[in-house]
Amino acid sequence: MKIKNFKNVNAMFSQCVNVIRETLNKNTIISIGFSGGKTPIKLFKMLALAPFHWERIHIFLVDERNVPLNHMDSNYYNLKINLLDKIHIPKKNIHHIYYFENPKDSQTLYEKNLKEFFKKNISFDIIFLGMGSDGHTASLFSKEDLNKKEVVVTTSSPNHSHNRISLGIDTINNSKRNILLLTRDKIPTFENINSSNKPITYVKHLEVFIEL
Ligand SMILES: O=C1O[C@H](COP(=O)(O)O)[C@@H](O)[C@H](O)[C@H]1O
Repeated sequence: MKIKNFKNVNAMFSQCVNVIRETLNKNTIISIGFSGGKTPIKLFKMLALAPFHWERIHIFLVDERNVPLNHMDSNYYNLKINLLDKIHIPKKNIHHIYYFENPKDSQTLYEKNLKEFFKKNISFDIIFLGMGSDGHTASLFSKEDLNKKEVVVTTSSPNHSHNRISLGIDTINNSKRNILLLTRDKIPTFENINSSNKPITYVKHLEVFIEL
């Protein structure tokens, strides 16, 4: 695990913008998976101002809540209003998780879309992960979720709202870079992480960006 400390969220998210820029410098087309929740919202706002060739960037979601796409809790909705609506990006570059009443249908379609895009090897260039204060990451909450072998999984937790659709742990671990974004409030959870077997500890080659 590599850890990088930042004096504030602006510095942390500026580094994320740099990481994307560097990845673009080395590749014609890149794939990025964004997590949901509150943490990445400021990053989305910063990215909305970045002078990228967005037609070279394919955007995916790491996880989604099983709610309509215009629901305030939808991860796609937050990505859309804070980033997608503000940039010029071809529609075909946006790979969100579709809403169906039955989350299994969302899972099937997302898995199909991932396989169509990546072909045999589903390997994101960058995944930006978050972590809940209970140590979950993406929408992987339990040991049972971590044992699921599918590319995309459906999950739920008594402590979290909505059924979920999430990249499976093997899909996350096959990413070229997994960057965990931790705001200051998550430091206490993170400090105890090594002695726990919380979902975040199952992510391989993790780079941790921490707001100190
Ligand atoms: O439910 C979720 O929680 C985590 C953390 O969310 P945050 O609001 O504390 O940033 C998030 O990374 C995950 O993608 C999300 O759906």
